Amino acid sequence: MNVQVAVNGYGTIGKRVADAVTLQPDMELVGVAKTRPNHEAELAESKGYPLYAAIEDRIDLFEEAGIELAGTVDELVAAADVVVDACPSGIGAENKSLYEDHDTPALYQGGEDADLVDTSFNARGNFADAVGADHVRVVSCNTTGLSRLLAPLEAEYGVEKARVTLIRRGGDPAQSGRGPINDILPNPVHLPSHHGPDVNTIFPDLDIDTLGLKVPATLMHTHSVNVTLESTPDADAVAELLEGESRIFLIPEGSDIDGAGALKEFAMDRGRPRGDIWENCIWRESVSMEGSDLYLFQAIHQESDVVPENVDAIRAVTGAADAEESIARTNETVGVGF
Ligand SMILES: NC(=O)C1=CN([C@@H]2O[C@H](COP(=O)(O)OP(=O)(O)OC[C@H]3O[C@@H](n4cnc5c(N)ncnc54)[C@H](O)[C@@H]3O)[C@@H](O)[C@H]2O)C=CC1
Ligand SMILES: O=C(OP(=O)(O)O)[C@H](O)COP(=O)(O)O
Repeated sequence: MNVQVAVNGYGTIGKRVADAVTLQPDMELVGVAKTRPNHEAELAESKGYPLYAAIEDRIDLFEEAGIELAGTVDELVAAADVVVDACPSGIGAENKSLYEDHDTPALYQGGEDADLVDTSFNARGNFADAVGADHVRVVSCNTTGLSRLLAPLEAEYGVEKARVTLIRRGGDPAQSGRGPINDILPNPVHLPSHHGPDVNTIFPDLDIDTLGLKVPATLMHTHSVNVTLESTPDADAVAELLEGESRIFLIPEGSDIDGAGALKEFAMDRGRPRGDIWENCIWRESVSMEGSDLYLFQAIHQESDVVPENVDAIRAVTGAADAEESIARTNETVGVGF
């Protein structure tokens, strides 16, 4: 029988993961849980996703809005083999006991603390660590992007030290209340930002320092990367290695893609749902070697790069496939790769 998947928290990440689950030949979406009957609840209903009330006291609100409910989140979890918790940061931790009560394995997102779970997860980095685990955290968009990049570099050349400055979007496009709106904020102002330690939840021995900023942009994050390698390949060899990674897109020279705006346009022109870009986007022209130092710029679509990772994490916890099989199946069904 196909794996029965529930999604608790149907927002930016949850709605994308739900759609990706419906594309999997070995999974079924049991339903999604929402706290209130907003436009996203209507979307779930129009897609035919059974909708469950995340908060029992609010059932009446759905009835008043004319949105039919299939039950409560408790019933949703009871019917699922795996829950993907895509609630706002911190709520996943509050939900943990619900999943434990039902003995249902759960995936959490990057906003939760690493110590909430048995293991953090990145498909390219440490798929095997999550096999059979009960509580797994799919690392944040930024850490996902860094892990995908560092995994092949470490395997092929060895990483002596990575130094990354993360220029982070202030909020997602629909988050009108976030900022900054006219500033460039060191955020966090202290070193390291949480991203380096987060990468170490995937690669415990990797030496990495990270600095973060927030800027008035909503489309994507941008990473300025310097990795001191343990060998001295030339830039073409590194580019070729990265080109061979299924979740890395090397932006070709001469494509006129100069930033996140053009990348989003590119994705929309190619019919990507919601203009999503599941891949790390690395400017080929930026891939440079100075001795053993690699430099490059990559852009990360925060709303979507973790989506294929969640699908793979479902297969890891259920033992349904190994990393290679799962990544290939997810890529093919979702459409990863330009
Ligand atoms: N948006 C992003 O760029 C990324 C977010 N993440 C992480 O994913 C998680 C979710 O973030 P987003 O999808 O952006 O948040 P979001 O706010 O867009 O969506 C969260 C959804 O959960 C719902 N919700 C709130 N309380 C709930 C409850 N008790 N039960 C069920 N649903 C509840 C909200 O109404 C909303 O629909 C966070 O941990 C975040 O750090 C990870 C990567 C990127
Ligand atoms: O986890 C993210 O970024 P982060 O890795 O910089 O914390 C996502 O972009 C969500 O960030 P947010 O918690 O600032 O919305």
